[in-house]
Amino acid sequence: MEYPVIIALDFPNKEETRTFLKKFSDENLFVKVGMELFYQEGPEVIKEIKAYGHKIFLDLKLHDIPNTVYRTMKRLACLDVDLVNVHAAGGSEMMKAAIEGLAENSRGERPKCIAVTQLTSTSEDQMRREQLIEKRLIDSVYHYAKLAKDSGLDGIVSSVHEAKLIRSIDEDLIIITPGIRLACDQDGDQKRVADPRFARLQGATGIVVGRSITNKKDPYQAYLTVKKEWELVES
Ligand SMILES: O=c1ccn([C@@H]2O[C@H](COP(=O)(O)O)[C@@H](O)[C@H]2O)c(=O)[nH]1
Repeated sequence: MEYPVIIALDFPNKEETRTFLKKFSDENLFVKVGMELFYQEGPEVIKEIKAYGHKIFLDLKLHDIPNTVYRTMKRLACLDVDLVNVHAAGGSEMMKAAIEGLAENSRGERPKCIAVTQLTSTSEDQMRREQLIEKRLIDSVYHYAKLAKDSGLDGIVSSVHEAKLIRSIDEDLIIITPGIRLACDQDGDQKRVADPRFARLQGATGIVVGRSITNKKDPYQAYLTVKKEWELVES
């Protein structure tokens, strides 16, 4: 499966989502549905987006006891999305349970499952103060990435800045990197950011882009700009 530019549909409801997607009439997109939209609209919005022919990353970042994650993944498997995720901090038992739940209930090929390492909104200083991890942030990300891979997950969510090191764990790991900004954009709450071109150079499999597209006057044009930057680099 191709994981190119994944657009984060961070909208409050299906009406705004529909209006946004209409601007991309003939494009086959890879979109990300996060907590905001899913908690408002539920599985119906997934059905609707699938009917438009788009691929879906359902970004609910599960982090709970193994039994709850197993049971929840059984439900998510029925939605027939392409990609789901968990927090690696939930531990290896939880990650194995996630894969088990997905595998048991998927109709065809099970959705790929990737693990969030350290959120791209986390700085090294914050990680040390608030999580009491006395390591470099890149070591923490590497540790979580290795744990996820050893637990049978298909890939990792990290910032672009850790992608190259994660790639050294396994050539085939899916590495999805949010925290993407164009030169003209503000970082906002994101702490570890990079542009699409650098993401490609660092070996990311795909990039997640939200506000750099969704907040623009012409989102379609912004999408084409991001895509061009991403595709200009030979992988
Ligand atoms: O570490 C992470 C994991 C997930 N995200 C999600 O990606 C988008 C990014 O949005 P922008 O507007 O491009 O900043 C958003 O939906 C996050 O929930 C992340 O940013 N970092």
